[in-house]
Amino acid sequence: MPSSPPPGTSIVQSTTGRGRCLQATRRFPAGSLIGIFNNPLLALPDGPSMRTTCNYCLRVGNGHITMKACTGCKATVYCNAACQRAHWKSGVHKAECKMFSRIRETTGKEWLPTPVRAVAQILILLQTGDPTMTKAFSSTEGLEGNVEGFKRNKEVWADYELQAMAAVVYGGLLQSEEMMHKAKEILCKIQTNAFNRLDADTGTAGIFLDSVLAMVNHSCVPNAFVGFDKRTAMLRAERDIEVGEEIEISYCDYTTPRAARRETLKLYHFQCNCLRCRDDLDVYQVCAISPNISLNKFSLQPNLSKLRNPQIDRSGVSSTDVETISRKWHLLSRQDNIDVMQLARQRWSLCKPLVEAKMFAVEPVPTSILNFAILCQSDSNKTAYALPLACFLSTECEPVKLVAPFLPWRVKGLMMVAKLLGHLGELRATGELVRSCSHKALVDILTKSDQVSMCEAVLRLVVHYGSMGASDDWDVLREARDTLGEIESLQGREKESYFLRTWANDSQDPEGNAFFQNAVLKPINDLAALTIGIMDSELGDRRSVARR
Ligand SMILES: C[S@@+](CC[C@H](N)C(=O)[O-])C[C@H]1O[C@@H](n2cnc3c(N)ncnc32)[C@H](O)[C@@H]1O
Repeated sequence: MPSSPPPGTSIVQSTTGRGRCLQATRRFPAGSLIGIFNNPLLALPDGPSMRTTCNYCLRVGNGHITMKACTGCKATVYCNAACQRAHWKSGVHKAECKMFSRIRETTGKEWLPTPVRAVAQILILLQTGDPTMTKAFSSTEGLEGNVEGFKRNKEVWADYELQAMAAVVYGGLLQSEEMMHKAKEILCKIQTNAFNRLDADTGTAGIFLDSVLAMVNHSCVPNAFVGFDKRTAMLRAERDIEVGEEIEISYCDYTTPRAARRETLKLYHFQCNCLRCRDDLDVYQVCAISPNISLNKFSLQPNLSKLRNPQIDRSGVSSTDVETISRKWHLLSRQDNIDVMQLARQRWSLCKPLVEAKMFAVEPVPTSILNFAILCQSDSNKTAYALPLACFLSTECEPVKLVAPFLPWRVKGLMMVAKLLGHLGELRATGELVRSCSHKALVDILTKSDQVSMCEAVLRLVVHYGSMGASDDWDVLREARDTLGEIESLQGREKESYFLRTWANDSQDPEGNAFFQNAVLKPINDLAALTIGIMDSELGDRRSVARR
C-alpha cells in the first residue's frame, strides 16, 4: 500500500507482531536525515485556524504574511497564489471548494472541526477515484485502523458516529450505511496514523498524514523523531541506527511517567514493551545508558560523568509516587477561578519530594520551572529570575530528559537562555537591573560576567544543532544566525569571538575550551544554582530567601 520508502529504508513485516514497520537498510548516524515527506495524504490546519493558516503550506499568518481567501468558497485562505494553485491542482481544494460554499450558504459556518473536514475531504476524493487515497484507505491492505479496538470503547465510538455523520452530511454525500461505515473507518485510520502538529511557539496546530511515515512503529526509547516545517515532515535519527534495525519514533511524550504514556498509547491499542516501560525506568536511568551521552561534549552540560552517574537519591520517591505527583499536578489546573500564581505555588509544592531527591529532570519539576520562568518574563520585577531558571533547565533538566543535544526542545531551551542573556545584558548596561532586581547574588553574577560572550556561545550551540534537529529554514535557527552575526560584528570583542569560534570548531581545544569553561559555563552554572532558592522563595513557604 505505501508509496516508496526513503532511500536506505524499506517497509517490512515486523517479526514482533507489530504489523508493518520501517527498517533501516543502511546506517543512519545520530542527527542525520532519514527521509523527507512532502506529499502527504492529509495536511490540514486545525479547525478555526483554517482562516488564519495557509490551507496548503500550513504557514501561520502574522504581521508579515497576509492570507488571501479563496474567492470561490471564501473559507480557505492561502499565503500566496502558488499555494492556492497547488492546493487546487492536488485535487483537494477542487473537492472541498463546493463543500465549503454549500456549508456557508446553508449554515453560515466558515470552518469545520478538523476530523470532520479530514474525513469529508477523503470521502470526496475517494468518490473521484483518487488512486492514492483508494490505496491508503482500502479496508484490506490500507493503513492500520484498529477499528475493532475503537469499537470496544463505547464513548469513543459514539463520538466517531457523530463525527462520521457530520462528515457525510457536510460533504454532501449519500447518507448510506456503507458511507457511514467508511467514514468511521477513515476516522480510526486518521487517529492511528496521523501526526498532531501542535507547536505552541508558532501557534501551529493541525494534522499531517503520510502513508510511509505511518509505517513507523512506536518506542518510548525511540531511535528516530519527526519534525515539521510547514507542509513537510522530516524523519531524523535520534541516535545511531544500524543496518537491519527497525526505525521507531515515540507516539507520546516519553519523559512523562509510565501511567501517562500508557494512557496516551491506549488510542493506538497496544501495550508498549520497550525498555523504559518494561523496567519502569526514570529519565536518569534511561539517560545513564544512552549512547548519545558523548554528544554532550559540545553542550551546556559537558560533564558527561554527571549524566552517567547522577547524584540523586531515589530512596524516598518510588515510581508510584512520581505517577501520583504527576496526576495531581495535572488535576490542579481544573480548579475554578485559580490564578496563575496560586496554581504555580500548588504545583511547586507537589514537586517537593522530587526536588529533595535532587531528581530535577523528572517531570513535573522541569515544566513547573519552565512555566514559572515564562510567568517571570511578563513581570518587570521578576524578569531577571527567568535567566537562572532557563539556565537550570538547559544544564540540569533537558540533557537528562532529552539526551541528544540536537532535539528541537533542547535547542529551543538554549534559545531562551540566549534571549534572556541579551535582555538582561541590556538591563545591566542601563542600570535597570540593579533598580528592578533585589536578588543580590543574581545581580552580582550578572555584574561580574560577560553576557555577550555567554550569549555568543549559546547561539553557537543553537546554530550548530538547529539544522540537525529541525531544518535549515527553522525560525529559531534563522533568528540565532542573525543575532550571532550582530554579536560578531561588535567592535572590541575580537579576542572573545576568536576563542568561542575555536571552541565551536573543536570543543576540546585547550584554549577555546578554557575560555568557554571560565567565561561561559561557570556563570551559567552559578546562575542555575540559584534556581531552587528562587522557586522556593517565590512559590514556597520560605518567602524572600532568595533576596539574601
Ligand atoms: C502508525 S501505525 C504503525 C504501522 C503499523 N504497524 C502498520 O502495520 O500499519 C500504528 C499501529 O502500529 C502498531 N504498533 C506501533 N507501535 C507498536 C509497538 N511498539 N508495539 C505493538 N504495536 C505497535 C499498533 O497497532 C498501532 O496502532
